[in-house]
Amino acid sequence: MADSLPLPVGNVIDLEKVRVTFGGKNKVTALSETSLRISHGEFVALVGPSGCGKSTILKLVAGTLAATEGNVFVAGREVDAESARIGMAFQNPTLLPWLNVRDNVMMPLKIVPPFKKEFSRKKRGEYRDRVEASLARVGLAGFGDKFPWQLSGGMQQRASLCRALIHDPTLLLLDEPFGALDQFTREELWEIMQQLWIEKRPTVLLVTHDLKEAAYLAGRICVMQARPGRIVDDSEVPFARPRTIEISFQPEFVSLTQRLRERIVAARAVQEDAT
Ligand SMILES: Nc1ncnc2c1ncn2[C@@H]1O[C@H](COP(=O)(O)OP(=O)(O)OP(=O)(O)O)[C@@H](O)[C@H]1O
Repeated sequence: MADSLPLPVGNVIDLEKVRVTFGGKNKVTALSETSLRISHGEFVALVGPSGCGKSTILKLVAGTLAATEGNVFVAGREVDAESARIGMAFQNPTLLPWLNVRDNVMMPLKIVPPFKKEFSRKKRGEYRDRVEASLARVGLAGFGDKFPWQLSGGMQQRASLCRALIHDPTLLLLDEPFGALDQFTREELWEIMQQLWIEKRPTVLLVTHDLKEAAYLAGRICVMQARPGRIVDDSEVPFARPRTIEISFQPEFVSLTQRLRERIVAARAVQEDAT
């Protein structure tokens, strides 16, 4: 099912020998000689010890940080704010407290082309229906009039996912969006995320510390190492979709997460030796 949607050929993300350094005298090399290609419709997870450069990669792709050396292409163009339609979700739901849930979710339709030019005309009709359908899709039917502070953390995160996807982004950047949730809410949202990905097939780049999450959601997992930050392992996740929580108890799944864990433990050891 997931493979049946026709997808454009080519890469959505193409990092070519990228280097990022911060600071003056006490320079930190956040990323060194990093190359990463992600094609249309892929779901890639970045994992690795703290400080290895995962968020730096997300910022490069989002266009909020410039590479010190190397090239960053998004959707075939050198990265800039207009180069691709991007959706983002973070560990903190970042909903605007003065707007109700409906208006929060509708925000990208107000500011992102081509939706924004018809916003005034469609905000009470087509766009509103689109938001209501999206809220219903994540179990928030009837919550559009509530304000963020009237929702639980898990409900706010569901609304954030709706906001990240409402404008059908080509590229979805997720920075630990399920990290602050309890295990059961997290697993429920993995299931929703997987279904949304199967239905719409955005290209997804997910940063996570949770190896089970990476192996459940991603088709490819890149392990990073710090000092300097780089990708040291890039492997396919072989499990068929749709995946269920039950597969996470199967020996192949457990051995994959164990192998990733060992890779990260080794990466941390190298990191500690370098300090
Ligand atoms: N603005 C900045 N100025 C100086 N150093 C920075 C800056 N941003 C990041 N760094 C450094 O770059 C390195 C990579 O940081 P980054 O946030 O990408 O790591 P990360 O893998 O996302 O970490 P975590 O898992 O803890 O979120 C770290 O050593 C960090 O201290």
